[in-house]
Amino acid sequence: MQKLLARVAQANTLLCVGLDPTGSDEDVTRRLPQVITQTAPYAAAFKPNLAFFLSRPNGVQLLRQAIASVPDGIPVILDGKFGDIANTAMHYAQFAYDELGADAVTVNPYMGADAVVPFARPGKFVFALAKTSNHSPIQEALLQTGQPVSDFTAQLLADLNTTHGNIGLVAGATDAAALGRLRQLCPTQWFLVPGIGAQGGDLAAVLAAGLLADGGGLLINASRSIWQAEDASAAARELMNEINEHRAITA
Ligand SMILES: O=C(O)c1cc(=O)[nH]c(=O)n1[C@@H]1O[C@H](COP(=O)(O)O)[C@@H](O)[C@H]1O
Repeated sequence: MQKLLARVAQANTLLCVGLDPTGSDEDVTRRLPQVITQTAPYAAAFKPNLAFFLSRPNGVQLLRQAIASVPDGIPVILDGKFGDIANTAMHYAQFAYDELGADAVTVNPYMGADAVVPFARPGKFVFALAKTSNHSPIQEALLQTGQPVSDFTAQLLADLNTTHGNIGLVAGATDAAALGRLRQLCPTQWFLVPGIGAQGGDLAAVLAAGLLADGGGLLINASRSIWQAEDASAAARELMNEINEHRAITA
């Protein structure tokens, strides 16, 4: 979190550059370091999605190199949506942190705190799925209390953060009202917000619903809309600027 806060302040950006590389193995090997270099000035963080690497020969090696090539000071969130518990989760954590050098991970908290805590190592950070950008009948189901499961999850994550201090939430940009409810339940935690760009999330509504009073608290992710842009640098810069314009209005 310290690394993220320092980066956000230094580069004045909330943009998370998603790395979901598509194309031939040759293209990706060539283009990945270029996209990282071109977008780094605008990146508060990078978020490589593990699936896009595991699906290639030498994908783990490619991912390791990509993470190593991220400039110092920019945090890397390994998007693995890890979901297992206890000692198995610990092995995933070793993979993400020790093998690859990631600063943070995404985690699926469906199995409960046991699926989250092994990743909450001191000096590292966990973004746990609370309300994802797709339509999920499970997350939207109402408990007997009338509370949606996503809100219940957010409350659990707020409690876990009270103990551990390094737990944030994933809240999709496609449902700004739900994101606003999560902000009420988790008034200080950072949210990773995917769903802007290719998935059509409403940036202005998301920022209005989720920004903290200090203009932080949200990491706005875009993957395809940057990777597939003819000029990745311009796509990242424009989105960063758009976010900052709304930040200026909202703050
Ligand atoms: O955890 C995530 O990053 C994530 C959560 C979610 O609810 N929705 C979601 O799209 N994501 C990821 O965010 C990225 C979105 O990519 P684009 O839609 O191309 O910007 C992908 O890597 C998704 O796996």
